[in-house]
Amino acid sequence: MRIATPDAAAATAARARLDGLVKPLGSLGRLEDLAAWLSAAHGVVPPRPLDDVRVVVFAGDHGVSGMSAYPREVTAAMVRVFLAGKSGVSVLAGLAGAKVRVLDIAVDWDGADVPAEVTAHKVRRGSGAIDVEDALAEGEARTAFEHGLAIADEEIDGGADLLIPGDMGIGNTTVCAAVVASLLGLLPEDVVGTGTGIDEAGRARKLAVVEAALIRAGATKDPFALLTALGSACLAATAGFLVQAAVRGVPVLLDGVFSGAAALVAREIAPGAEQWWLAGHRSTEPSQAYALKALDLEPILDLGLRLGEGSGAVQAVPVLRAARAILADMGLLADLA
Ligand SMILES: Cc1cc2ncn([C@H]3O[C@H](COP(=O)(O)O)[C@@H](O)[C@H]3O)c2cc1C
Ligand SMILES: O=C(O)c1cccnc1
Repeated sequence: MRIATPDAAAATAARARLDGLVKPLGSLGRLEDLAAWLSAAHGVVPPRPLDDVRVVVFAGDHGVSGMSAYPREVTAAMVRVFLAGKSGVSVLAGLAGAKVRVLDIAVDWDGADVPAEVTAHKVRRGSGAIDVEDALAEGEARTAFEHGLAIADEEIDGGADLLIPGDMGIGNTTVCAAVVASLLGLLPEDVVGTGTGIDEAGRARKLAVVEAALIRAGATKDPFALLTALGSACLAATAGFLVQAAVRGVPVLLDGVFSGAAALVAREIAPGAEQWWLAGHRSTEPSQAYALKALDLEPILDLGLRLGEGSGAVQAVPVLRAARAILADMGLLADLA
């Protein structure tokens, strides 16, 4: 798996142009960093317009139960909401001119009719309860990862010039906490947050589950073994999606806690892939903060969001477009009368 190399010369040329724009040196702050980053990613100054932005929501159930403020059935119900264009990310993506695709990676439909348009990348029905069993069967982590590679290929071949991973899966913040703690050597207490809004008793249960999962899994640094023991089909597929974006040289805006955990695992599988990722926003979940710090990524927005779905990242799209616009359209200091 060969990661593409961002164009350092384009970044240097962007910096030179930014310094010559009609403004005090450095006065556009982080926008200037993003403009240089995007120039390196696109290999051209100014970077191409971000006209085709795509959110892919990886939907699936996560075996842990009672760790969320909402029941497991919400995952399947939400898939229909995404299809109807009524989810949080659907509405916010509409404002940003981004498309949303939802895929059933591991949803448990409990006998209900399954919408055929979401099943092309189905891996399994639900993932295992990580405190008592492996999340995935042998070989499944790699299968799910390969689905993620294929999903990224489909979007990129379709013309995407920016990708956003989204998530839908009740219980998935528990899995993220376990994965991030395992990879970074942290304690459950450090990484367990309140997810959808659990109370103190719920958080105590979540802490116990993460602790049991970490003990059960033992010390494993192999990313596929980790995905098998503590992850989920959705996490493995999202990791594949992130890696393939880097292989194809397409920039990614990471979203919240699920994106952060998937990105940490993806970097283990493909070191250097993180050069293609930006952090769209800061979530309130502690494991995301640890993941972003480990990846050396500074979130663009900090709005106190804790939804997931890609909802935070999609709101950073206008900021990236702004970064491009200053390079494309501002005048030069040298032309001042
Ligand atoms: C209606 C609804 C819509 C959502 N959209 C994203 N999530 C988010 O919340 C869940 C993770 O939090 P926890 O680990 O506490 O279950 C995931 O489904 C995530 O995508 C939602 C949750 C709900 C209830
Ligand atoms: O910030 C997130 O990504 C998040 C937080 C809580 C629940 N689901 C997602």
